[in-house]
Amino acid sequence: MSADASELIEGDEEKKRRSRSRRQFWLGWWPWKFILVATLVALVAVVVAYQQRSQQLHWFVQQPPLLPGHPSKSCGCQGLDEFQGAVEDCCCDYATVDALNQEFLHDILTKIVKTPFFRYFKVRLWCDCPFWPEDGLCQLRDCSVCECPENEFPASFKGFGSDHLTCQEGKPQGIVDRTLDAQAFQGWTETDNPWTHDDETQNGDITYVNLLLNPEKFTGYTGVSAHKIWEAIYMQNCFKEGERDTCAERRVFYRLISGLHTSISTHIAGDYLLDEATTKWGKSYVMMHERVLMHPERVQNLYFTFLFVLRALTKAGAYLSQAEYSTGNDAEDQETHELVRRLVNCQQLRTACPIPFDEAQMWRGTDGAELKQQLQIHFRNISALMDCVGCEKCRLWGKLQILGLATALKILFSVEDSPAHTLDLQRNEVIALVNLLSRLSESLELVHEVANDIKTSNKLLGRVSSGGLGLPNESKSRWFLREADESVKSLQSLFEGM
Ligand SMILES: Cc1cc2nc3c(=O)[nH]c(=O)nc-3n(C[C@H](O)[C@H](O)[C@H](O)COP(=O)(O)OP(=O)(O)OC[C@H]3O[C@@H](n4cnc5c(N)ncnc54)[C@H](O)[C@@H]3O)c2cc1C
Repeated sequence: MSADASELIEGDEEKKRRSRSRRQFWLGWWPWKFILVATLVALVAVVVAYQQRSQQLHWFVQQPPLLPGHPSKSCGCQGLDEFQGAVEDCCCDYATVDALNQEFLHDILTKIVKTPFFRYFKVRLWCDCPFWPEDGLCQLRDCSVCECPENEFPASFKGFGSDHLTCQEGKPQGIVDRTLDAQAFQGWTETDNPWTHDDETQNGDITYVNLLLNPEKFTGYTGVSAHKIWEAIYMQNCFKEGERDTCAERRVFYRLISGLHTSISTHIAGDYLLDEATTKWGKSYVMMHERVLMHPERVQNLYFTFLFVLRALTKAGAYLSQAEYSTGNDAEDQETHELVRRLVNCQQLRTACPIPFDEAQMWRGTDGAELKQQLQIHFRNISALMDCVGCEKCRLWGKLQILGLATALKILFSVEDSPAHTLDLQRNEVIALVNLLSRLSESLELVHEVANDIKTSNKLLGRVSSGGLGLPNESKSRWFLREADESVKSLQSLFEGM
């Protein structure tokens, strides 16, 4: 073989060898490269998802959307689906409400509801459900006929309330303590409220209850009976569309109820029987997360209801400033009067949020009068449904808060209907109105408190990098929700361990 030919063969072989080793190199590295790229893509996806979650979900854990003093949306605003500063359908923004509540209103309200005048509530507690008399639970006025067997209750419950476990669906935490001191209740005329089913001028079967002895909290009332009532409330024709209703008036009514529902859930979660065996009570972060925080629209409605009731209270300010708050103890009564004056004349409120809700925007359409009549009937039905609540303490707070809402509705919408155009409130209506506002104010505080606890725990547990837990949006992936649930559960055990 010539030298040229042998060089040629060697060159070919060298080429083949190189191409073989190149092929081996690529074949050997391809799976690794694929894994590397896939991992990188997954990491980017996770980071982007975390960021989106942080941006969308931590609106009140971080801070409310606007700072106090930021111009809020105009009254009658229609934006329903997102937080843009102003509480929807209202004339005040979230941050202003928070600042006012934290700095002034919550403190005054907490003091007012402890005064002798405001702590006694007159209520008809027998359960006489007008809607489903076939329901054996609540068809009799004398609830003592549905006594429950003693052995149904843990020994630790036996110290609660009265001896008669009447109409409690086996839950003695729900019994109302009727202890009363004889001083309260003087003066004030009796007038009927057109928004309620009960005739407030009738005094038959009336009980006076000390609200401080019966705080709104977890009672164990749940299941079919409770769901049936909420369902009946929401299924009232006017509320079917909920927040999406294009009719502002119907939407307002839906939001009032939903806001009240949020508040009730908040108080249940805020004072929950964590451990039956040891009767350990405290905050249930899991419940607060599941029933309230993971539904931003429920929290929005809580703000709305608060502002609506606040508007009614300030509108009736002159009347309430002059009213009598006498219970027989001059010093205490004077203090009550002073607190009421401070509340209704709160200068900070007047400056920051002069008209929390603009009632003048309501009933303006051609069918306004008819719509108002319809909604009044629906609201009366809701008030009648309170007689179907199968737990005495829940019935007490249900009745009080619905009367509170009915009083707000009367102040805002019914005064001009009366011949003399004057406001005439009964004492029980004022007690209900102020106690309702206090409940709502407390709920706003609780929601922030729990959200902040969750944020702190996230930091402690190092679970979420920047945004905190915040409000998981229902449209977010299950992965996020599971992550959030784990955070909340860890938080629960962290606090329980303290
Ligand atoms: C008038 C009344 C007063 C009560 N008071 C007490 C009490 O003091 N203590 C106590 O322990 N229990 C009380 N309950 C029972 C309590 O409200 C719940 O019904 C119960 O704890 C079961 O809760 P849940 O999570 O199954 O859903 P529920 O709170 O019963 O809600 C039923 C359905 O309504 C919808 N929903 C829930 N919240 C909202 C909202 N904010 N806006 C719109 N829709 C909503 C959801 O679809 C939910 O599945 C009361 C019930 C009623 C009707």
